Amino acid sequence: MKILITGGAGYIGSHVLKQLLKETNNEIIVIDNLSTGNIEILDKLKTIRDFEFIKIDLKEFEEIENIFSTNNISTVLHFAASIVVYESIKNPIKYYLNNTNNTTNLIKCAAEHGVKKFIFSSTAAVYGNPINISQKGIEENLETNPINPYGMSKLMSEKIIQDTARVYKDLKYVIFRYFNVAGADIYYEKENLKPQIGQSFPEATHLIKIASECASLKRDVVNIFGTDYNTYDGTGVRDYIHVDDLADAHIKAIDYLDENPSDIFNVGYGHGYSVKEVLKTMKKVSGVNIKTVNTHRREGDPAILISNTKKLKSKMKWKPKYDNLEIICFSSYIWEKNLYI
Ligand SMILES: NC(=O)c1ccc[n+]([C@@H]2O[C@H](COP(=O)([O-])OP(=O)(O)OC[C@H]3O[C@@H](n4cnc5c(N)ncnc54)[C@H](O)[C@@H]3O)[C@@H](O)[C@H]2O)c1
Ligand SMILES: O=c1ccn([C@@H]2O[C@H](COP(=O)(O)OP(=O)(O)O[C@H]3O[C@H](CO)[C@@H](O)[C@H](O)[C@H]3O)[C@@H](O)[C@H]2O)c(=O)[nH]1
Repeated sequence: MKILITGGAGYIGSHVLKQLLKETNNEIIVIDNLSTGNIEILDKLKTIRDFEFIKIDLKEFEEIENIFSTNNISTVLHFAASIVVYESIKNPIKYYLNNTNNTTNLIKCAAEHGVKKFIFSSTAAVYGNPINISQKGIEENLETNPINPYGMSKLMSEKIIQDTARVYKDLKYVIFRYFNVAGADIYYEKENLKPQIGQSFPEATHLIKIASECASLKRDVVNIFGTDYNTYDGTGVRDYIHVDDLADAHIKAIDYLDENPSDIFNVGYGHGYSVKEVLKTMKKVSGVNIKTVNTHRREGDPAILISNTKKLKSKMKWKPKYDNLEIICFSSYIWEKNLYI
């Protein structure tokens, strides 16, 4: 029985792939169109053990179907997507096609070819801009109300997966709503942190990636998008989770579905940091002064997103190891500093 990973050459998919290669014996097929993914990362991971890589776009429905009919796929981990919130506002059709349409075809193939487990990368963006969240953070049963096409494209995908699984009784799903994923592979060589993989797409827009580029002297300034939010220092607050802890939740989800029903889980740490706190931490761990420019809010950005992850911890026995902003920033910085040098 094989595991199919879509978007396995991307940032999160490659970290999950690494853990699967190290911790399981399953045969793995990675599919990716390399639009933001990195083939060199796949080559590195092949040194752990071999897996099949097929360069293909998910929109090639017939060829995707053919992959299912010629392989005995039991589990699908679906990461491939377009992921930039503000781009989704400018180009919503790209997001509905790449995220919602392609997920619809993928779940159709999975259901019709007897796939048992479907693990889907959703997002905190499905919650929109929740204003009345308690100190407990956002729980999974909070009303969903996306405020941008990216969040809506993922919420629609969630519904399509749920509706399909209602009909195809053998197909179970885990929907993970990730909060802000950051950091790079925790891998120590002679006691020095030396990530083997990390976020390598040069046009990435994430705050910690951009701050790492600045600390690595590849970029001059970090723009702070909005200083007038209703938060303790006026800047946006997010729940940053280390990518290896997120990857671990995926490994747990595969076994979880053997004995448990389909479900939706938040993945975060349950506390948030402001943009200013992130930049201060990056400065501390890198020792580099990071220049900032205060600018206007970025369209589509909510003020605060903080998870409640009690459900994931209690049901899947998930225990995060890197719940520490300094570790997240340092691993991201070390990766960035050594990237393409
Ligand atoms: N990074 C975050 O903070 C975050 C937060 C919430 C949810 N997510 C979700 O996690 C998933 C992975 O995100 P990421 O940060 O690794 O992004 P990424 O851009 O690094 O990875 C996406 C991968 O999918 C591939 N891909 C995209 N469209 C494709 C298509 N049509 N056919 C084949 N391959 C395609 C890309 O080449 C890339 O390798 C996405 O579904 C994203 O929505 C990410
Ligand atoms: O150069 C920058 C980049 C970001 N920010 C701010 O930093 C925070 C985090 O932004 P970013 O790292 O771009 O992440 P989000 O826009 O929160 O979106 C990420 O996190 C979401 C889940 O919370 C996912 O759904 C998305 O895919 C993922 O890109 C926000 O307040 C931004 O306004 C800046 O001030 N300057």
